[in-house]
Amino acid sequence: MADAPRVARRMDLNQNVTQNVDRKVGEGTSLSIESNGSLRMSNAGGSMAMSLVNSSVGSNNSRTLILNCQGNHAFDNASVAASVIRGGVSNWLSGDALAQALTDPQFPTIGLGINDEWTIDLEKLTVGESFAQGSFGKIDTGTYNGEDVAIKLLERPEHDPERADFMEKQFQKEITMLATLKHPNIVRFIGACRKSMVWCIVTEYARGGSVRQFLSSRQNRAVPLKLAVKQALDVARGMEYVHSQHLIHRDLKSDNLLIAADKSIKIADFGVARIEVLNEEMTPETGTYRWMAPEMIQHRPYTQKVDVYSFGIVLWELVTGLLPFQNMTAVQAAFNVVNKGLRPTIPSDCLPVLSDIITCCWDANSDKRPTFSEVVKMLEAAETEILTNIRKACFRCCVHSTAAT
Ligand SMILES: Nc1ncnc2c1ncn2[C@@H]1O[C@H](COP(=O)(O)OP(=O)(O)OP(=O)(O)O)[C@@H](O)[C@H]1O
Repeated sequence: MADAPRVARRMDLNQNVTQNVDRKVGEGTSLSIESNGSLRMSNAGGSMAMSLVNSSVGSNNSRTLILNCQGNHAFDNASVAASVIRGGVSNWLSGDALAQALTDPQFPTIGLGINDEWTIDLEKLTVGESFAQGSFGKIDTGTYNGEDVAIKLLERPEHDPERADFMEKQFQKEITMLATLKHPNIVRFIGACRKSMVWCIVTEYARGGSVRQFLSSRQNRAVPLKLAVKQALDVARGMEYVHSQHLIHRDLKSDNLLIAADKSIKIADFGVARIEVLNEEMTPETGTYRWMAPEMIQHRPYTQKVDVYSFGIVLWELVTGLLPFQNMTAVQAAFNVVNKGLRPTIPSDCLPVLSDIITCCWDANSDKRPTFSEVVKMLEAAETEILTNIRKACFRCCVHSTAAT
């Protein structure tokens, strides 16, 4: 892949420019604010470094930014235009052709390596309609052995070995994680399949869609408290289990929380999860800024506590029904989280026990954030308090109506 030309541009870091940069890179691209105040964005195919000449990001003055793009810039490369890129998908094959390539017996199945026992029997699989788009491919409904399933289809970018290699690693990682994790609040892995042109991951189908879709459909109305706490408890229990396996999810957000037919929450998208390595500086090649802990945005060493931070944002979403930092672009949100300690506003009528959990989960100091085991206990106490209040309110209501008759 030929290197894109070096580009140096000078621009004002006012709101419009930040929005342009944000739109250009998209939420799927990773960003880090370095300790010297510079901003680094990268995706699977390249990176872009920006230095803040005047790094007083908090000031109202218009600031000057030098944008310095270098490396194998995915957006400038013709072969990438025809393949799947993180943050947007442009398929080499049409959706139908991809599904056909998967099920056509003339294309042989290649083993899954260490996860070979998870290879699905393609004769038991039927592929239905596409219903969602992920960063690396599309998601179809289908059935496997008669059970409703979600099929994540990934196309191997034929003419881009570097990208194919990257995607292959992500694919292997996701199936290894999914095969390891067995918990009622983790999306159930059914199997996977690898062919030369197409890969697929089959999981149970969560028919309620994602929590983000659920919140959007409620048009920004808060989730009833009892349900919000029940959903939060499901997530916290699932994450307690993920952490007990020494894993970090790294992209916990409402889009990755699915609602099953029985209304329970299933944590999904382990494509960027990884094994916890204590005290290692981990690269922030993942995550979504609105939910991302400051240490991860800043490319500092991080631990499992980044998931606790993201959980704090998710709990806030459930309590308010809103998208975090909705009047800001993702990049603006990241700047403000890091440089101004900004967090979403907790409504004044929020139950104190819940606002306490939210605030300690998104503490800037990761050591002060609770573990998920502690979060589960706090939420159980909140659930008891809410149920007691509901019972008391019902009792008062009954007494009043009896007295009135
Ligand atoms: N098993 C499932 N059941 C129902 N919906 C699903 C399932 N898996 C994924 N989805 C839907 O597809 C969307 C994208 O899936 P997923 O997050 O796995 O893809 P991705 O490529 O990893 O995307 P991203 O990295 O942007 O989160 C989810 O937000 C959800 O709405």
